[in-house]
Amino acid sequence: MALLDVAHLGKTFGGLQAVSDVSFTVDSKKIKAVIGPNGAGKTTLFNLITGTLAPSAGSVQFNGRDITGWKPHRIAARGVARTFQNIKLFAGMSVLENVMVGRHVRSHGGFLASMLRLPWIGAEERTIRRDAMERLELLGIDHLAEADATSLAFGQQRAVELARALALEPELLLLDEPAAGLNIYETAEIGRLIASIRAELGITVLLVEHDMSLVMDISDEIVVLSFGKKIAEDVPEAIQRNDEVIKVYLGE
Ligand SMILES: Nc1ncnc2c1ncn2[C@@H]1O[C@H](COP(=O)(O)OP(=O)(O)OP(=O)(O)O)[C@@H](O)[C@H]1O
Repeated sequence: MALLDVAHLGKTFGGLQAVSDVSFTVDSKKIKAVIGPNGAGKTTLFNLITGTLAPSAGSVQFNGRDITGWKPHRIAARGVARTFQNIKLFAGMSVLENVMVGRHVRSHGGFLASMLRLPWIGAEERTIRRDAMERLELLGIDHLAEADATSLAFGQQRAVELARALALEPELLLLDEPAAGLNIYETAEIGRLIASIRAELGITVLLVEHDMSLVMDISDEIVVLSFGKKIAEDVPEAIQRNDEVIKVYLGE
């Protein structure tokens, strides 16, 4: 059974069909990419899957459960984490604190209780801190734990964002343009991190990305959108040879 099953998903904004009858599945422990020219509907698709937008048509199933129209926090609590095109770290907080916040969506005590330092959440807080450090170690940024998160280099901030998403202990991780704004070295590094997230933690990844070398490198399968519609879905080698895909990109 697929971990994520998107069926006939659609979203209209006024008269514009941003996503139109899009169906695909993502199997457990796979890395799948969604590509397409600007305005193809990739971010809208992500927002539909994570509950940021309500679909106009179709359904989203996660782990065999229909999550269509659920609120974002409820979908997140089920095990779907995401990162954003524009990095959204908390200023004035350390790297470690930023990652710990990610975990509080699932924790018993909640973020507010922990900020108020209620005594009964002490043990839970220690566990969250230890787990957050483990995420930082996996991503090779544990030495930056105490640094102010927003003072870091762009590539390091992306890694912090990844660590924060992992703190949710997701089964599915959605990455919206993880290489945006990164140089080629940082892009190669983020590719290695994504591959190790799948290999070491067994997390399924769905990513939207414009950097074709990264996409071709790390994806098991690729879905291609154009004007809101799915025009192809295949393994990277086949997508590179697909006439319709080539036409869409040459026309850009
Ligand atoms: N909230 C909104 N209201 C109206 N139109 C929207 C809204 N969000 C997106 N659109 C439109 O829907 C279409 C798809 O946009 P979307 O951002 O999903 O594309 P994309 O593939 O993610 O593009 P990019 O690669 O540039 O990020 C575009 O024509 C866009 O202008």
